[in-house]
Amino acid sequence: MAATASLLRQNSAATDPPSPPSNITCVKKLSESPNLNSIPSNYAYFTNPTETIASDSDDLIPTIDLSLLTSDNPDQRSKAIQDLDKAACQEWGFFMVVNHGIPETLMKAMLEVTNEFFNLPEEEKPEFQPKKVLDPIRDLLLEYCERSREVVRKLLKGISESLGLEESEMDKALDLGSSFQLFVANFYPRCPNPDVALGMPPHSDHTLLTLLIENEVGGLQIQHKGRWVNVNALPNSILVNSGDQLEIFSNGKYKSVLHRAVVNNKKTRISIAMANGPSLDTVVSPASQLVQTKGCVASYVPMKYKDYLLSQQSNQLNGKSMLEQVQIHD
Ligand SMILES: O=C(O)CCC(=O)C(=O)O
Ligand SMILES: [Fe+2]
Repeated sequence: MAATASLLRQNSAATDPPSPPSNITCVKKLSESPNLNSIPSNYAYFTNPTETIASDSDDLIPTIDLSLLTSDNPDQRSKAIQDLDKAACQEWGFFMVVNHGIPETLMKAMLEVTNEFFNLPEEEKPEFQPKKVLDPIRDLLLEYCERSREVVRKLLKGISESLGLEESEMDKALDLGSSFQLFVANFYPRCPNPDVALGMPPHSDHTLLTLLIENEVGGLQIQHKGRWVNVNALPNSILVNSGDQLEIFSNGKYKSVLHRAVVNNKKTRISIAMANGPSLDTVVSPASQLVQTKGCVASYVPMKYKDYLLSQQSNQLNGKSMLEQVQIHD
């Protein structure tokens, strides 16, 4: 059986736990307070002054056509696997998926339902809000979860091959028949000082792959060759980033990508991140075939995914700090 849980975040711009004025219980309320011309100082996020500023992705970000990856035509399929390997997983750790088969109407409905949830009166939210990260998600979202899972399994079959393994190897080694999904809905209200605030600090995900959709308002930035790159998603595409479990399984060949969310002063942004991991009980380690070759050693210590997830979720998001705990440095 597959497992799914949900997490609903009203994202603040703070790097430390915020302590807003006592009558303000969430950042959405704060953003709605009358005459808010600047953010309280505890929400300010100061970026490293030496950091290279973001550039626009234009059409640089790799696009994977899922219909080619699953095509019966061997040439088309092997070209798609090559693109997954080089551009998508090695160079970027990030890509857009088109022709993914998830109906546009379903993606739109998901974003609408999420918007409705965040706009509920505060006192009505607890009824829908999961108490803990592992609580089961409501039935309403199951179709989207199922469809995303299918997309992820197809991508991971391709990635298994791009690592030089059998198509089904990842599925078996990581028990993907019982894979864990975490549905994360993010709400970023308009912010009067977008230059000194962040919606979500730089982090990598605990996942194998995370699928992300948004309400046509950009804000995701990924780190590429030392620079922050703005992601401009193609209409109806799904954004995919590689996570820590993929980095571990591939023994560092496919690095998890650092990403963050910026805010703006014009429109509220909603994003839905579907985090996809192995089964919770899988002890994830570098694929044995990748470390058996002469001269290759495992660069990560094995860890049960459930322990990794809980540990990462119980701390503030902070770069790749969780991954560093399992990394073996020579
Ligand atoms: O909202 C976004 O664009 C990023 C969300 C994200 O990185 C996450 O939920 O892990
Ligand atoms: Fe993330």
